[in-house]
Amino acid sequence: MADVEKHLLQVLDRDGIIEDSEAFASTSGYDHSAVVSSVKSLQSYEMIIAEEKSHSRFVLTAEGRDVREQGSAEFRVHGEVKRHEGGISMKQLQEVLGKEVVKIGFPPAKKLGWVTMEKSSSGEQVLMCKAAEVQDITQQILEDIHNGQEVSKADADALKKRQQITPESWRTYKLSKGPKFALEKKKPATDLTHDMLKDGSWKTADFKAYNFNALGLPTSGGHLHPLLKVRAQIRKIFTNMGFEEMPTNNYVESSFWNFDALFQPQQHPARDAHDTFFLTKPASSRLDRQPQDYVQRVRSTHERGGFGSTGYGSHWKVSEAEKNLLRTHTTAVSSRMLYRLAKRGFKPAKYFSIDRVFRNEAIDRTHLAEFHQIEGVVCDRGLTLGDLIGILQLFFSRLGLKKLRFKPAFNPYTEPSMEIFSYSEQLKKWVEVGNSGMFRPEMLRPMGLPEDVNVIAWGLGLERPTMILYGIDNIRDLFGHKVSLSVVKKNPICRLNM
Ligand SMILES: N[C@@H](Cc1ccccc1)C(=O)O
Repeated sequence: MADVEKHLLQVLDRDGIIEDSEAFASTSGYDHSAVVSSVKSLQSYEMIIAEEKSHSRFVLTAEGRDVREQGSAEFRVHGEVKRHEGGISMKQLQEVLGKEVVKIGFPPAKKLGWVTMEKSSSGEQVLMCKAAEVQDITQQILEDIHNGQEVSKADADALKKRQQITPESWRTYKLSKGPKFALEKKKPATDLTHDMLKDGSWKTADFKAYNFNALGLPTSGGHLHPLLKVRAQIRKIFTNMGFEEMPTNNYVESSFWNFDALFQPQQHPARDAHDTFFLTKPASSRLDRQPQDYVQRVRSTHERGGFGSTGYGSHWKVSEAEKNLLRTHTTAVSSRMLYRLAKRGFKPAKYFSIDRVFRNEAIDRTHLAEFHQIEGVVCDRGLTLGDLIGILQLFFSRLGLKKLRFKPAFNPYTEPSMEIFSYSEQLKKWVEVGNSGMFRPEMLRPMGLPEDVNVIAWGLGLERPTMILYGIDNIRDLFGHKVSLSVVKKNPICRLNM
């Protein structure tokens, strides 16, 4: 390679020009591809100027080479028939030349009047020769193409159709001296060094231009998972709105705090093992360790009602409330917090949480058995549904979801309840993003919260908005044991679409 480069520079120095890189390669005994790579390199150093020339020509295919060597099929059919003065049967001809050659060659040989089918003296159908001397035009044209001679378009088209030739294109270069021409390549400096500053050589040094399009090396660690980024963003929104984070560090809950405290009936289908992961060890927690007066008020509200409610009218079982489970929603954390708030003496409060919940669900591209919930709770005197809608509008618009719609819904612990829909600009449709409502008196009064205190709350998944924001269409790529590492490594540092 170095030889090619040196030689090329010497010839340019002597002649000032190299008309054609391919001719230069063949007279000097180099591979043209080696000359081309030297040309590219010298060009990038501005040492030479290369003018590109495109060429195209036809080359023989394997079949074309075969015909050039052995003659065309019709020529071979004629040759063989000619050797048999009394004629040759089709079968015999096929045995000598092969079925394929006869199949291709017989029709044109007949059409050209070289051979015919006749009855022999013995009454058999045979092929007879009709032309003493014939010329194999096809073979001659292929020979011309092989020797680099021009052929007519009609001939070339016919051979192309018969797949005996195929077009080939390539490039050569006309070369002349560039602005930085020299007999030897001088590597430009990439960095200003201490030595260059000391000896003054920086004044005349040639510096390599910066490549501003070069990408940095991908880093192997330190990537933030998209869920962590969205969580950080949501945490900031809540904090800016004056919310305080709830302690969510207990994945295991008793049914009491997950369901009963929320006035969810003990016969509710969500309390079935098909929907909830119950623990086998330890299977239960002792309810007598919980505040007894509160437990009694929960029991009587379930059984007999109160605060304008008739209750569920059935026996409330301690054993059901004692069952341990993996919390099915972060509202279990909210119920503990609200009880604590009532106990300490009510003061207006705003709480939020973002953490993991568990449901016994079949896993598919939109469902996981373990995922994250975002929950917001506001407690104050005299709150109304208008406050709930207003706060939700503010919260979701800060998240980038500006168009909201609400649909009446049902939750055992809220009344009224509303599903929250947001218009997704990406999907061009309304998407359910959460659930909300005002906690029922049957939940709040037994805790000891004053009668004029209302609590509004909402919950949403963390995964779904993250998938929309990062264009991920399979939840399993985002979270769980099949998480896609490239999703983690390649997600943008910041998003500009909010
Ligand atoms: N806990 C509900 C969400 C919710 C929270 C608070 C109030 C109303 C609804 C769920 O899991 O879907």
